[in-house]
Amino acid sequence: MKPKIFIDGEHGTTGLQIRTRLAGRDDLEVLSIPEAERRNKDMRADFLKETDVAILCLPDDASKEAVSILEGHNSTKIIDTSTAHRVHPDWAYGFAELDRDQRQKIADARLVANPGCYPTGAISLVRPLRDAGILPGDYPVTVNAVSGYTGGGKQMIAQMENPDAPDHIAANHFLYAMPLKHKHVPELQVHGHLDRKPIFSPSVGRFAQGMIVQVPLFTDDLNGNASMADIHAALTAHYEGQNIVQVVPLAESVMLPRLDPEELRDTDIMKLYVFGTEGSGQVNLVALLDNLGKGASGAAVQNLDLMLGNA
Ligand SMILES: NC(=O)C1=CN([C@@H]2O[C@H](COP(=O)(O)OP(=O)(O)OC[C@H]3O[C@@H](n4cnc5c(N)ncnc54)[C@H](OP(=O)(O)O)[C@@H]3O)[C@@H](O)[C@H]2O)C=CC1
Ligand SMILES: CC(=O)N[C@@H](CCC(=O)OP(=O)(O)O)C(=O)O
Repeated sequence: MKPKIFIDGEHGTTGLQIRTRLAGRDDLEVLSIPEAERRNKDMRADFLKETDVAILCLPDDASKEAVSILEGHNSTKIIDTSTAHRVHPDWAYGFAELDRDQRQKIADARLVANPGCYPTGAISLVRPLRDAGILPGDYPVTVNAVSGYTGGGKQMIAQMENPDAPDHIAANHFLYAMPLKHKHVPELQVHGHLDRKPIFSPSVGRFAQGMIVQVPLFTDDLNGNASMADIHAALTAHYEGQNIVQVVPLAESVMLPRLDPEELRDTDIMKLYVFGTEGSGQVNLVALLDNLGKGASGAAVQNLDLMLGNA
């Protein structure tokens, strides 16, 4: 029998993209709730209990509600794309490339928390350097980022695209989360293995999908005064043997006049760059991804395949 998949929130931004990715799959049976019934709790409960894997593409509160509906119903595995369970000890963190063991942890888990889009980029840069002993635990990490506006879901898409919306946003690029209390900070700190709370400053640009996440570092403050080449080598070693996270060769990144956040639009890969000038004492680590690809829906499908034993 084919495993049954139910995407709770399938008519939203992340859910739709997961549905598209699963559309051509004949090894799965995708259960679908009519759009008009998407908030019908009884109908959702029936689907949630009937399915083998539920992928929650809902706001945090609705995700928690779905999890409570499934309490004691252990035959349904859950992938939650919301922020609700990303630092919860009972949930496996759904970033398969986090370390050597994470892929297996996801494969064995019933409860998997899909990472946030920004943390996917930032953690992919800092965690290998923590594990390699290059980045001290108490380093004051800062993360600066720009996202495509689909990152804000249906509401932000309407604000950016519809000039008649009462809360229309006319800006081409804007900063937000200025109080430095963004919901991704705990996840960044816990899974980045950082002793200090990182400073996280996100922004949004007038493009639908794509993301640049930057982590600048002073190399004099790293263990052993690690060079650009050392940092690049540590990242390359960490991501060896898989093809979703790609570390761009130094010789290639040094030639780039600019970086386009939309470059990986509609793909599920992520590219990592080490920018700077060897010997200058500074590097800028950069992750490039599609916020809806490796940043959300692509990662959810990757986790689904691991949980079904397909990968
Ligand atoms: N967009 C992105 O790039 C990323 C999103 N995520 C996470 O994914 C989750 C979904 O986000 P996104 O797809 O962007 O959001 P959207 O607002 O685009 O979609 C959310 C969907 O959930 C539905 N919904 C809301 N409340 C309920 C409820 N109580 N019961 C049932 N359905 C409900 C909405 O219905 P309605 O149309 O009626 O509002 C909508 O269809 C969020 O937790 C977000 O943080 C994670 C990484 C990246
Ligand atoms: C542009 C934008 O608004 N981005 C969202 C983050 C993306 C998202 O909602 O997802 P997760 O928290 O589940 O990763 C935000 O900053 O809240």
